[in-house]
Amino acid sequence: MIEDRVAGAPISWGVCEVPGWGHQMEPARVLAEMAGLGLAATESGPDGFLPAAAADRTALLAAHGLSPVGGFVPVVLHDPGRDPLPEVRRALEGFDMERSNSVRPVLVLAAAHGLDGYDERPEPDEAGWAALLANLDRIAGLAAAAGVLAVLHPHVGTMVERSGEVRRVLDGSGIPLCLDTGHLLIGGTDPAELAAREPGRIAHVHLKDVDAGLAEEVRHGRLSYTDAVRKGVYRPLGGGDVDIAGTVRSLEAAGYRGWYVLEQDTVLDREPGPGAGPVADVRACLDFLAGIGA
Ligand SMILES: O=C1C[C@@H](O)[C@H](O)[C@@H](O)C1=O
Repeated sequence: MIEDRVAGAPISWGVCEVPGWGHQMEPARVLAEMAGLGLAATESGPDGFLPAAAADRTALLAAHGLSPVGGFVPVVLHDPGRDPLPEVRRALEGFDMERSNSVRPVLVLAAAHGLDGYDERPEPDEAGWAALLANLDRIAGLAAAAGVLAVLHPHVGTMVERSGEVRRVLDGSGIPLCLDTGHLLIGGTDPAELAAREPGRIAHVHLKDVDAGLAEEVRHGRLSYTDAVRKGVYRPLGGGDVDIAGTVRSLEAAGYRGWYVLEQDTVLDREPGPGAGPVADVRACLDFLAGIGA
């Protein structure tokens, strides 16, 4: 059963690292709504959403009955003249080390391009790829020594987005992946097929459903990523075109015992009314998961 491995993420409440993304809800309401939904844990969200010090962060989460999962850390990895390790070390300081003997926190890395947002990115060259792949292995080692599990999150508008790029990471580094069902589909990878083919390389999961038509518009450059999110490219689980049930079932059958983070990126224009807004979508996701019997 996966119930005690289902976590939340602030992005499902519209809380995002991209400047100007939309209305940002306060932690008190987001965490209270997560707790009310019965979620076991949460990712930390962007810098500044939760307290920076690990002890304060854990105490705030514990006050809502939530465990820390770790969090999303976008870092420039493809620049041969830039060492990402100091930045990663700083990010690791915010992770909760006290729990590292029982539940390893997850460093969810994204291969940032260095500018804000996910609507455009440069094309990585060969020197950039060599740096990126080497840095992934260096960071995985650094994190492991600190009791943290590092995973690479293929993500729209980062240096690892398209299916050939995901393949290159799998072939050229040892780092496991965060299987994000939404970003992979937009980038041209079928997440259910990847889960079935490479279960040993999946160490963390972000679940979101996707409108395949809007995803195709983004993939072909006819719609920006931000506009697609505003138009609802991400759907509550069961409301889109991703084989979520098949993905979860095949991961479980292959022995996956990590987190399933409900992560349906959303943009809010204003504070939702009581009981309305993101909490309703996350509840629909939980109902869907309960219904698949995994
Ligand atoms: O893992 C993630 C973290 C978010 O804040 C990010 O923007 C989102 O797209 C995502 O998948």
